[in-house]
Amino acid sequence: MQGHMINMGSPMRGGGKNNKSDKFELNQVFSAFTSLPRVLKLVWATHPTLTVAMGILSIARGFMPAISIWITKLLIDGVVNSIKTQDFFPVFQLVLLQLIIEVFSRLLNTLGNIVQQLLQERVSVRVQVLILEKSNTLDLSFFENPEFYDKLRQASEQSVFRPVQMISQTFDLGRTLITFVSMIFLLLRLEWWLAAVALIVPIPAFIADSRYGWMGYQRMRWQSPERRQMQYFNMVMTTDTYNKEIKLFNLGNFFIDQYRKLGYKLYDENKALLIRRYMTSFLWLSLSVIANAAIYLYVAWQAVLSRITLGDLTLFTQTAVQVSQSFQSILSGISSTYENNLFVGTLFEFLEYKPNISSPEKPSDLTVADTQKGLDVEFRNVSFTYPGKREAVLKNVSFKIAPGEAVALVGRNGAGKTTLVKLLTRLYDPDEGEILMGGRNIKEYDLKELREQVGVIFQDYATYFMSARENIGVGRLAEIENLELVTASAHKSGADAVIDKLPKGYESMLGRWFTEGTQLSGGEWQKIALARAFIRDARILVLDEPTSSLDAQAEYEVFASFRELTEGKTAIFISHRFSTVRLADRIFVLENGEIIENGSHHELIALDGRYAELFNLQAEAYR
Ligand SMILES: Nc1ncnc2c1ncn2[C@@H]1O[C@H](COP(=O)(O)OP(=O)(O)OP(=O)(O)O)[C@@H](O)[C@H]1O
Repeated sequence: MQGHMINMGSPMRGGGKNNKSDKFELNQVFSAFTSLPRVLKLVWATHPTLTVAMGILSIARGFMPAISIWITKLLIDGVVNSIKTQDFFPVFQLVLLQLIIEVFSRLLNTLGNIVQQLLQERVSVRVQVLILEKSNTLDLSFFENPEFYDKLRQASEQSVFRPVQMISQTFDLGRTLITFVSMIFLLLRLEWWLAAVALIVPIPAFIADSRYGWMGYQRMRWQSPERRQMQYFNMVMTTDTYNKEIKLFNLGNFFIDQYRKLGYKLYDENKALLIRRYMTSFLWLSLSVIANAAIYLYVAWQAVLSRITLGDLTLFTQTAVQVSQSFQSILSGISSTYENNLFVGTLFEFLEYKPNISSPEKPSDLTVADTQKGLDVEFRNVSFTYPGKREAVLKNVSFKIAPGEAVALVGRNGAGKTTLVKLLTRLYDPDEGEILMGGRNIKEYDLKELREQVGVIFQDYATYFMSARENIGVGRLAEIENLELVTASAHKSGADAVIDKLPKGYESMLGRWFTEGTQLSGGEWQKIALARAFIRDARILVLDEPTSSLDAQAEYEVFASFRELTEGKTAIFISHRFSTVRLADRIFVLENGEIIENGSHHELIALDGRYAELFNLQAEAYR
């Protein structure tokens, strides 16, 4: 009954201790049902039949205790009667009936459990999918924000089982209510005040329980950052990519220690609350046990005085216990619904996030004639500062790139080269100025269409633990089964030589996580990622340090056929290697968020500015 634990194992969001609902008030409990219509809608939409089945089973189960107690009363009176008449048949009939009712009642419970489990599984998948779908619409900046992460975690870990719990608890509430009312009717046959006592006794326990439920929830919100940190340490300790360094730097115990410290800290914080909650609940429960004993005494006395039959005695005592139990279940049901409501509220809050960057209502058409292989790009006075940062990464940047032109971006680490690409693909929007593509502001285009026109491989490109074919094919989903095209793209990036050596060729699983997976080297992964960019049917190709992991020979081979690779596409590439950079038609030198030089390799060498300086520095190293 008092079954909701203070959850000690799940990360919550750091809502801050100054939340506006920081103080517990009892009337908040009655707002416990505010999420109910939405939750019901969610569960209903997931599986109407199971939802109805759960409701019907709950109602049927509600009547069972009263029926069972009534038959017990009849049985005992029957036995007393049989002693007088020496006719055992009526008793036999009643025992048989009791048996049937008992089996039926167990059957209802079993079916109820089955239905709830099935519904639970379905709803949890649905909720996860809803969360994933929402995440899919939100822009990159959300994923770089710790508070968002907290909420995402909380939504995906807690809210998955809470909705069904909430619904089943509501149905349980209905069931108990039916039991309760039928019991009160039985009890009223003897004394009205017995019913009243049974009603009043559980109230204090209810108030205490709701208060602790609320405190547990608040605590989890505060502890969320620590919990996420623990999860992070856990991930670091158990993920292959970290394992090498952890072993060689002997970091294992260091991270375990960090984890342990946080775990113990949370344990200490929760211990007192946990003990208080259950001890308080125990004390209040004892009160109802005492009240029941008193009722028992009174009714027994009535039986001794022969005012009621032996069957009535059993009926009244059992009913008294049932009334107080079911009332208690109703109240604790409300308080746990309240707790679930708080958690489910986070899910709905999460689902209400609106992306900052989205497609316009009436997007302009970006379809380009098949014959046109490249697209023009223009930055007009673009300035950008990352959220939460003070200094601008890009300051009033303007440039034009003609269709089919190949441009290289050079500059020091942190100069803003990758940021420029992020703006071009609308992972972020500029604070000032505008970016044009095909003569229009990119904000006028449908996001999906815009991104289809740009093939980007970032420095921290993704390594999908899927087959080699799929790793390349995801660059152009419609052609993922087209092995010919996949092979051709692999050939362009030099990935074909890597894949040919794999046990199952293009169908070989990559990465170490799944059965028969092969881990590739950094350079080999990069060739696969490059092939993914080449397969894309995009008019602008952006390669952010595309060859940083390739050996000199491989890089030479990729860039020897550079023109063939870009095939008249507009190409933007970022590189720190001047052997690569000099292949570009034009080179932009970025420094302190501005383009300080702009021209071909020869022009910039002749200019003898920053580019020439950087170039000579690198050339020097090879002399
Ligand atoms: N998501 C982010 N939030 C806040 N600041 C960021 C974010 N990403 C990058 N920055 C900051 O913006 C600046 C420019 O980063 P950017 O990645 O564009 O540099 P880059 O020129 O590509 O560098 P590199 O040559 O090292 O790849 C850096 O100072 C970096 O710290």
